[in-house]
Amino acid sequence: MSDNNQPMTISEKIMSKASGTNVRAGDFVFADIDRAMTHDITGPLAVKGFYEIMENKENPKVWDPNKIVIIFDHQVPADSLNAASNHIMLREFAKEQAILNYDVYEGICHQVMPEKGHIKPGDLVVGSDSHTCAYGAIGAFSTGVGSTDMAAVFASGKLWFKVPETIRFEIDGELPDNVYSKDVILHVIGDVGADCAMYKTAEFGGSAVRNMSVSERMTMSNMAIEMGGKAGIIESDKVTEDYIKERVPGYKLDSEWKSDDGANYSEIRKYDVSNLEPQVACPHNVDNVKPVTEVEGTELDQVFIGSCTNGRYEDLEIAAKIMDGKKVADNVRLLIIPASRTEYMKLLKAGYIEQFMEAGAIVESPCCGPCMGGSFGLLGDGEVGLATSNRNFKGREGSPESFVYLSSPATAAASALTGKITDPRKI
Ligand SMILES: CC(C)[C@H](C(=O)O)[C@@H](O)C(=O)O
Ligand code: SF4
Repeated sequence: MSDNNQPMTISEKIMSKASGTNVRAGDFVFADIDRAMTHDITGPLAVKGFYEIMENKENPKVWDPNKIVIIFDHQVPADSLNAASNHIMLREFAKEQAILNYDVYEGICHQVMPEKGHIKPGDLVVGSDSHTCAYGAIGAFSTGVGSTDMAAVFASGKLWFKVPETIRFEIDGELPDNVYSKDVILHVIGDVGADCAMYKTAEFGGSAVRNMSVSERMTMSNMAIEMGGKAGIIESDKVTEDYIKERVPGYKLDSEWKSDDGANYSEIRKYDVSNLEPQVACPHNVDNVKPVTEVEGTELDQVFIGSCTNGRYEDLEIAAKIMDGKKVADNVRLLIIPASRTEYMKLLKAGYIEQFMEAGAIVESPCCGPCMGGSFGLLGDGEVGLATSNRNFKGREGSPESFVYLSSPATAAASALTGKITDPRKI
């Protein structure tokens, strides 16, 4: 609670800490950044901007090389000469500035950041990628910024913000079998629409969220931007602490980083997910969500299980268990892309990679893959794909004449077996 004993939201607490003042939603702050992440697509422009704004042209220095993380994930291994040049530029920048945290081919930025212990509850994090909101799953205020804002952060370690209002999503109930956090977040987005949380924090709580692992929570926070959210925050607890402890030995949660009772929310929305069905977002908008039973039977050309939303060990384990040694349907291509090297290794050791290969899947090394129509796995004219990623806009996975549906890994795996959208509860 603040000095003047007024209840605060998590966002207000983090913004107060980061700016050294006692602030409330609507206030403007100039805040200290705890971590800044950039990647191979947006990084080059940030670097260019950094050189442009630095007064010291001879020997420009970033504010703190230890707080900057550079990740190669969207176009890896380099899929074009342009990508190769971008990679060279970022490697040279990292070396020149002594930025040690630059990961070549470790995996997708939003997986690598929490996985490598870069994120702590109470942190203020920016990334030049819209799904940076994912780290809210561990109680950080994290948000996407443009490359020019990132240039300013490289130079000064600071950025201005308007402290956002918060919408609280109170999600209770026990999830039924074959229904997962992806179904919950798709259901919520379908309910509230793509612009419900514009410049607001979406705060997810309630018994269903408390019972989720960090991986499941990341799926929720990751998609806060798909309802317009500036951030997607989940209060930190023992689950969060244990997750970080595995990565940062000796870590102890300093404070709970939760909203106070009586905090000022712009809105509280309540859900009971005890009877939720598996959900599917239909072309061409993430908020065009239907229960799987309404779209079952839709013929597919490709199923993609991966991305920063659902490419973790837990996600692929769910898929492997549903596939249970069966073969991918003849009419469909199944692409499996683990979100990081670490997750890939865990899957390898558990025998799941072998199982996917035997089932006829194409298993690729960690990267964004076809998620945003990148390097490979694109859909052609008229083709229909089902993906576990977070966006299904026109042309997102390739041709503007293709169609992308979004679902959980369970629904995606069940559908890969039949070649059409399939209710995982029926497999
Ligand atoms: C390339 C990057 C700018 C983009 C984003 O910001 O989200 C991408 O990651 C995406 O998912 O569309
Ligand atoms: S996996 Fe997709 S959503 Fe995530 S960062 Fe990569 S392109 Fe963006």
